[in-house]
Amino acid sequence: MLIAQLLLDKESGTGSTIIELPADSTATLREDWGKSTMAPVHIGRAKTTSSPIYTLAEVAKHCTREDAWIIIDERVYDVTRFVDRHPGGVGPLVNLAGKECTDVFANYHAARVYEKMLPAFLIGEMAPGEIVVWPHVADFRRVRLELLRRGLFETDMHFYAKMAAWHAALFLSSLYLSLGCTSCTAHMSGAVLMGVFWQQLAGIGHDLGHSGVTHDFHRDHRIGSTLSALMGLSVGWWKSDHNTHHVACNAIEHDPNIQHMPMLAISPKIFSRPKWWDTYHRKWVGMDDVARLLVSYQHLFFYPLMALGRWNLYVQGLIYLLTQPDKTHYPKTELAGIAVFFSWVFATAWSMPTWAQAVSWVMVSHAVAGVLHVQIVLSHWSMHAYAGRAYTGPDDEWYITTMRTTMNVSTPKWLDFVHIGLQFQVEHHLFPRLPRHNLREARTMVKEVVEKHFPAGSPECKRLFPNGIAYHEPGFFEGNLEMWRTLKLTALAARSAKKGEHGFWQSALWDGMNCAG
Ligand code: HEM
Repeated sequence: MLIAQLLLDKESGTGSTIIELPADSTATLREDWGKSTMAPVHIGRAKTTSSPIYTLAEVAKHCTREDAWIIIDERVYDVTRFVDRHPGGVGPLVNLAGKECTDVFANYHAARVYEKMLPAFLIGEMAPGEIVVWPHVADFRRVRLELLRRGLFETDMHFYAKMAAWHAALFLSSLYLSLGCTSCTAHMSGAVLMGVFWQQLAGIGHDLGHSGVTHDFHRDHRIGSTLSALMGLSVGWWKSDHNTHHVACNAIEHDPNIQHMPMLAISPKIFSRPKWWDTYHRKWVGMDDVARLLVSYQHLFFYPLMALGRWNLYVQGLIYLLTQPDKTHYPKTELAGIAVFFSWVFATAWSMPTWAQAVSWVMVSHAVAGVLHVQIVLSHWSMHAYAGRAYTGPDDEWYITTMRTTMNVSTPKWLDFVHIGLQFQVEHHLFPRLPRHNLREARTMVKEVVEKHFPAGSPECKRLFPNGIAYHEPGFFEGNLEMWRTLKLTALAARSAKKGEHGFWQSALWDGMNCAG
């Protein structure tokens, strides 16, 4: 239906901007500052007979930080000298080095990046016939074009005006109950509201972190960094960690969002080898007695641990800002914001009449905000995890890898605000710059393409996807149960795991306890 609509019904659409699809293959629709714009597919040197021609195998040899080539729209770019300057961090580029990147690049970058930056790195063309566009990839690309045609990358600022009012109401009510009232019940209610405020604010931070609000990398970053005064988190740290997570989702050695040894492991594959090199944190990881003990009981302490998860984010953010291991923007703003945050949080706690209430206020607010951590990991932890790198062929190209490693959470529309956009994780991973309020509309289109190419229970679907389901969308509680079962199975496997050489003593946890970095 969608395909027919794309081909026949060019006038339909629900966004404010309806644009004609390009008539020829030399032009396409791209997004710039959130607006849909027609752009040439290729910018820079025209194809000539003397232009160097490469094969996939040749490009694949240039797959490291020191030697990084990528393929976009059948052209080859040597981005080695750009890796350390990349605004999206080192992780995304290194994880895609040596690969075909047309789709991932299209979904993370505005038209202006194609026009103003990419041509400087062009070194050649792909040999004819090397790049195959598989049928499902062609349909996913049509979905992107349709989103652009409907103008859905454009942010509806009314949505964020309402969000601002909602957040202000939460924050001020919390302060009123915590500071302006005298009863313990009022103080604890204030703590709960503060936790809800932080959980909700993380949704705004997430949108800004993906440049999905104003669609201006620096403006969104500056707003996010300033908000650190209200949330205490570093957007710069988050962007570095999260961008890497997006492009290397559930990759054991590369995705920081599943690297929680010695506390947690989401798959026995994580400790099936004595040790492995964690490319994000740049350290060896493996099993030792401490890790084996902790992981063996992870299903029992997972939820209580999530209630404390926010403290870990503070520590990670501070270590990141002080050591700046990746391309970092606005560190001074964030450090100042974090200082302001801790000042008002502890001043509020200090104002409580007793120590017990002060400690309870801090713990309750942080525990409530801990729901966020469950929401974050829910979309990936029970899905496929893999060793090595993806994007090597038709079975693990960009779209299939995203569907295998990511799931949605089914929820009625009126509860969308609770899930802060994380319930449409599949669409968000496919189209990270799409504003949160348009993800539900994208979901309809994505589901249609998935059901067309990978119908549930079909042999192809069973071969490629866990449990034979390509588009996984359980409810919140069902999803939690699946995740908890995954943690439990992994815990049981850990009890018989062989001891390796690296674990607790090389872990970020041990470093943190020793204030390393
Ligand atoms: C295929 C490899 C690449 C991947 C996976 C990738 C991924 C990303 C990601 C995840 C972001 C963060 C977006 C955000 O924080 O809003 C980003 C930003 C950015 N990237 Fe890349 N990138 C790649 C290659 C490149 C190349 C080759 C260039 C330039 C020639 C480039 C230029 C930029 C710029 C300018 C931004 C800032 C966002 C903006 O101004 O729109 N990237 N990239």
